Amino acid sequence: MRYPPLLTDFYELTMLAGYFEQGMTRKRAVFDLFFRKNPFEGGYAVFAGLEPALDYLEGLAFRPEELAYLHGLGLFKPEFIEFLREFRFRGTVTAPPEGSVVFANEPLLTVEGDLAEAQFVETALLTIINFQTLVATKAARIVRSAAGAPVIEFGLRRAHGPDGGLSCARAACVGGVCSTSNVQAGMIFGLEVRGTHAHSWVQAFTDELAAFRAYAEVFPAATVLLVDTYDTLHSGIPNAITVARELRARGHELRGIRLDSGDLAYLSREGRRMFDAAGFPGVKIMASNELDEFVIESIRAEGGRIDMYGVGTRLATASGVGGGALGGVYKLVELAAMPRMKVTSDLAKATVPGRKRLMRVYGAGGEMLQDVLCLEQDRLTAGDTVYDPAHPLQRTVLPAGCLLRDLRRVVMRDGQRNEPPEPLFTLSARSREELDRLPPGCLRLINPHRYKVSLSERLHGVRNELIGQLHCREG
Ligand SMILES: Nc1ncnc2c1ncn2[C@@H]1O[C@H](COP(=O)(O)OP(=O)(O)OP(=O)(O)O)[C@@H](O)[C@H]1O
Ligand SMILES: O=P(O)(O)OC[C@H]1O[C@H](OP(=O)(O)OP(=O)(O)O)[C@H](O)[C@@H]1O
Ligand SMILES: O=C(O)c1cccnc1
Repeated sequence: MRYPPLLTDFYELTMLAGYFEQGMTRKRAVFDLFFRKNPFEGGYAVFAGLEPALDYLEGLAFRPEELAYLHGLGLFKPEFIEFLREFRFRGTVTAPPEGSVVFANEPLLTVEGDLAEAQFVETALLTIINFQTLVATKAARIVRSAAGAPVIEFGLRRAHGPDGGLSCARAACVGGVCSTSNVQAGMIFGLEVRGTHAHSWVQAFTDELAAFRAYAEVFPAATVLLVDTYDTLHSGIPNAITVARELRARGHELRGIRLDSGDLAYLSREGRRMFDAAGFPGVKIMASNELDEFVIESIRAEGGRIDMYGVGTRLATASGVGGGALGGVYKLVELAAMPRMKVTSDLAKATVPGRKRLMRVYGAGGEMLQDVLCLEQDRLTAGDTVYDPAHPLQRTVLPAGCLLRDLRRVVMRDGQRNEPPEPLFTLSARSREELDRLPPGCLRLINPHRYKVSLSERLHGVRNELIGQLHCREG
């Protein structure tokens, strides 16, 4: 997929023109992309958007018509427009595998390259990673609430525009959603496309039974009937049972029904009882109607008998407390081999300078214990003391017998991917497996346990030293 180079904020171009005039374009720069708060006030995030981000970086090149547009703005010198003609991304990107479970304040992408290219890609990387990570996280929360019942993404009509709908379908898949109603996403990303029918289908016929019969005639092997247009228990389900009998007489089984209003726990229990009593235990019950992780949890807690969930609005718009947008940022952490840092009076908001590695610490059973940021040359082992970046007096010792793994790897060198893109089902399997290794308290929807992301002793020291130097300079 091509992401045009003008998919950026104007200031990236003005800074680029400035670096060009100041002779600074070739200074080596390192940027970290990270977010400061887990979305949805949750205990984790699912990292998504890496492959599209790499597509963007690999394909970054200005077309003649894009250069002509910039020239027409009347602000940029012809030499700069000529510089843009050959402008490419030739840097290095380090990242966790897509679908990994990640946490606030961890560098997701680290981009290293000439200052010109590493700075310019900020906005596009943020728009890709922020949205997809947010939606993948929402999807994972919903999928875990559904406890094994498949979740279908129905969000296109309520998404933030056509491109939001497309990215949503992809990211939802990374978070574990099994299929989508978005046909374009099906074709582009190879996702399974699924659907039922609308209320208007029922309204288009003289009566509900006629509508159900007509649909079953066209799709005898794949019929899911929407039963709530008039009266779910007194009309919709009895009519669906009639059609199920007629289909069976023709050698087919009704696949399912969809409930789209009312008390979904109660209606699904009643529906299950009616289909079982009529000899159709295999008919699946799907629910939709403004579902999210909390509604699904509530339906299950009430003994609802839902076999699959269709989730649209609240997934595509990533709504809910702490949702709506992921505040990922892109910060300069090293320039010309010198660590850089943004200091604020709030230690939690101060960046962590320099090139770093992100280590994941596992217990003997493969369970995730905590993550540690360290210097590239650090060799962390069990017994090392690590520090809470926001509360340095809080420290922990890595337990005996723990295993350490470098979570990130170089995924792009000299502007070229190191490996071919991974299939989406690999990414969704990864997010599921990693979430199974998280301490269960981190998966809680409300007041989750805070997973530790610490600094190694040496990185903690470097950061303190830099804070001291910056204070001296300003004092
Ligand atoms: N058992 C349940 N537990 C928790 N929330 C539920 C349950 N059943 C349905 N809901 C949710 O309640 C919300 C509103 O449902 P409500 O019945 O008020 O609306 P509705 O059925 O769309 O109404 P109508 O279509 O008649 O205007 C929806 O978000 C739905 O997902
Ligand atoms: O509730 P969501 O999670 O957003 O899921 C998508 C919704 O979109 C459809 O409603 P709509 O009223 O647009 O059309 P319909 O006539 O097919 O119900 C569908 O019936 C769902 O209720
Ligand atoms: O196929 C469906 O049932 C569907 C598709 C999009 C939105 N709501 C429902």
